[in-house]
Amino acid sequence: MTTVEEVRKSQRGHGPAAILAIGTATPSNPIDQTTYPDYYFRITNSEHEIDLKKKFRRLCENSMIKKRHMHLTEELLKENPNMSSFTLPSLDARQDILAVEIPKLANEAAQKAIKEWGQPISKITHLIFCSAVAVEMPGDEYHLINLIGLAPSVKCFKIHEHGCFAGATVLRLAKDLTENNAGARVLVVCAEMFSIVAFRGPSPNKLENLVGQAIFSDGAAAVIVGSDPVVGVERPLFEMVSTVQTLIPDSRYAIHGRLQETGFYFELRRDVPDLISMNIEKSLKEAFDPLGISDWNSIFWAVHPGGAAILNQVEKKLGLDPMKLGASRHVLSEYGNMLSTCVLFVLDEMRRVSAKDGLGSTGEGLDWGAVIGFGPGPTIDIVVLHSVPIN
Ligand SMILES: CC(=O)CC(=O)SCCNC(=O)CCNC(=O)[C@H](O)C(C)(C)COP(=O)(O)OP(=O)(O)OC[C@H]1O[C@@H](n2cnc3c(N)ncnc32)[C@H](O)[C@@H]1OP(=O)(O)O
Repeated sequence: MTTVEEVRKSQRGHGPAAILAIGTATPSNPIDQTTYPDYYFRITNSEHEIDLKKKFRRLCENSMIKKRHMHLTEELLKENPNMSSFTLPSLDARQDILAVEIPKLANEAAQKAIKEWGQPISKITHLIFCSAVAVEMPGDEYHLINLIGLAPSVKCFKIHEHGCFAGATVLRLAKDLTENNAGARVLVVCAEMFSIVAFRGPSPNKLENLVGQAIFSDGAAAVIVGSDPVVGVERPLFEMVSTVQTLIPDSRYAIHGRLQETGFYFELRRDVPDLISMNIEKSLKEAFDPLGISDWNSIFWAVHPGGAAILNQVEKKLGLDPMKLGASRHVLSEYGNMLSTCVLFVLDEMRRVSAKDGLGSTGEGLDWGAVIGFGPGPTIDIVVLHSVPIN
């Protein structure tokens, strides 16, 4: 007679979960950060706010962002003028756009990941869809199942309103799913459209809004995750080894967002970079003590590029060599802060540069590394990675 333990054993995967492919997508409308202050104050009819514009220009200059992508265009704003205001209701218009555009962008990223993976769609057993801007039920995940042609039996999870740390959360969930379900192949898709959900004009009393308008942007990223890759058929990029999640106490409103009639509103306290950098080492020790690793320059880093000040302070606090956060800085510079999708863009950048520069592994030639997400809570979410040799 078969025992429950025998059934459980046969249900589980053997090896560690691995990222098998990565795809990314951005809207086609690029924003040049040097000309954005003029553009932003003109399209929001705020040219008279001279001091505010000066401050915004400084924020943009110090952001270390060269370019961002937004679905929002001047034409779209003319059709929906309330989106330019700080106070007028605009939620219905925003949701109408998101309901159509988020699945499209998510599908573009998913198709690229599936193409790289190279396996039949019928092998995808689970879908994790993640967005801070999802608006319907069933919604984006339902559209994605149809757009991609996934089986109706695909097991679906929706991660909503986690903010930026969700880029690590979705990897953690995919790891647990694949390691506990033999043969599982999880399609993870993150899609964010800050420009549609949270664009608004400036307000003299709300400087944190200006910070958000200077750094946030739109993008989508997808990965395929599975354990026990089929040798010679599937090519792992990174193995996922362990995970740690920590809530920083007593700072609930440091990073805070709420959906309002006027769109999504972010509060970002000035001490966010301090909070993250002061608390990150405790989480890193929890993650890396079991591996006997304490030299932070001996690992590779895929840190959420939440803002220039955050990367600078993390680098300083941990004594990191200047190039250690190179992949995160590249994503910040070329794309801005695309919330949950960012760390997946960083992994994509890292494996590409590692291959291009002839380094020995997908993790800049090093063995061990980490994806580090952070966001509301404030929460620090870490996935410990092991790189894969590049042939
Ligand atoms: C959404 C999620 O879930 C997760 C996330 O990613 S949350 C986003 C996390 N990111 C942040 O919090 C941004 C962190 N900050 C930064 O990276 C940098 O401060 C920045 C790029 C925004 C600006 O660079 P900087 O060198 O600080 O510019 P600086 O010239 O000092 O600041 C310009 C002005 O903005 C103000 N300012 C900066 N951050 C502010 C904030 N959060 N709120 C209000 N004002 C702020 C400064 O005090 C300064 O004002 P004064 O002229 O009156 O002094």
